[in-house]
Amino acid sequence: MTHEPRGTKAPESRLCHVRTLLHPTRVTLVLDADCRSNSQPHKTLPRQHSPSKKAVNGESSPKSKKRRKMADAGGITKTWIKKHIILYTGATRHPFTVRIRDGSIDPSAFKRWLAQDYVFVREFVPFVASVLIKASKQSPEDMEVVLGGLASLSGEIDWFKREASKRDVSLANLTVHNATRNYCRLLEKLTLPEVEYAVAITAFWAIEAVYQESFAHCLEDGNNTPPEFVEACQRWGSPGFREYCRSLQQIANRCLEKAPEHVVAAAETTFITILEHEIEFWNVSSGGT
Ligand SMILES: Cc1ncc(CNC=O)c(N)n1
Repeated sequence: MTHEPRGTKAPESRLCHVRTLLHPTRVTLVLDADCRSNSQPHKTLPRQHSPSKKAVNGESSPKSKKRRKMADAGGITKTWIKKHIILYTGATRHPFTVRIRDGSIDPSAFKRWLAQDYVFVREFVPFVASVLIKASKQSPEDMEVVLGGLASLSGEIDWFKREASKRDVSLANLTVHNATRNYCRLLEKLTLPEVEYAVAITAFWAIEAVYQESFAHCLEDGNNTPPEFVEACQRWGSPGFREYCRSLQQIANRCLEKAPEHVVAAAETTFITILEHEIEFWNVSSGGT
């Protein structure tokens, strides 16, 4: 999966627009009609992005036919990436990771990220566990993919501890930034049993995909990533992690194809919300506020 515009003209011109929005260290969420300003409280988001139709279960409804067509073309999630390409690019080409790639990253920004992401990943574990429970009720194949993701988090937590001690970053009594706290709160909400599997798996895919695309870019041709950051990039930018993200995306696409309209709408809203939280999270690392 690449983030590049997928052969259409529109995303290309919108990408140019993105660049004008990128500050050297922050991405400000002031966007087009599809995206709300970050000065707005979060609660305003769902309505704006939710297709307002009530649940339509009928397999033969025009909407579900349209969704099947989308799925043939690469899945609903792919259409959402295109539709929300400004936000998606803001999350996957953030100045923080772009600076890792070009070698201009401030090591203290990396340390800030490391500590905050340790907090995030600890909170991510119960979320993934909740997805595992939902997946286990759906399909043995899904369960195995999610279980693989959950299992790898144990090694990931160890990696954060090792990395922190190497870089003299204390993981005890650290200040949890607002963006981290807000993101953890979102994870907690998504952990609830009443959150539909299709929504939860879409969220899971989106969270992993942002890191995959961001760090894979740091390893792609033309990079100038300092050797001390290569290991971090490989953790999420490796071909293996890409394959795992693809599997999650396929599961999400399959669930969304079958889901009633209101669930698809909730999943799309969640996708957008995650991109926003990822951007805010990167902003904390770059800005140090
Ligand atoms: C903020 C954030 N988003 C995604 C990931 C990647 N998933 C697990 O490691 C992460 N570590 N942190």
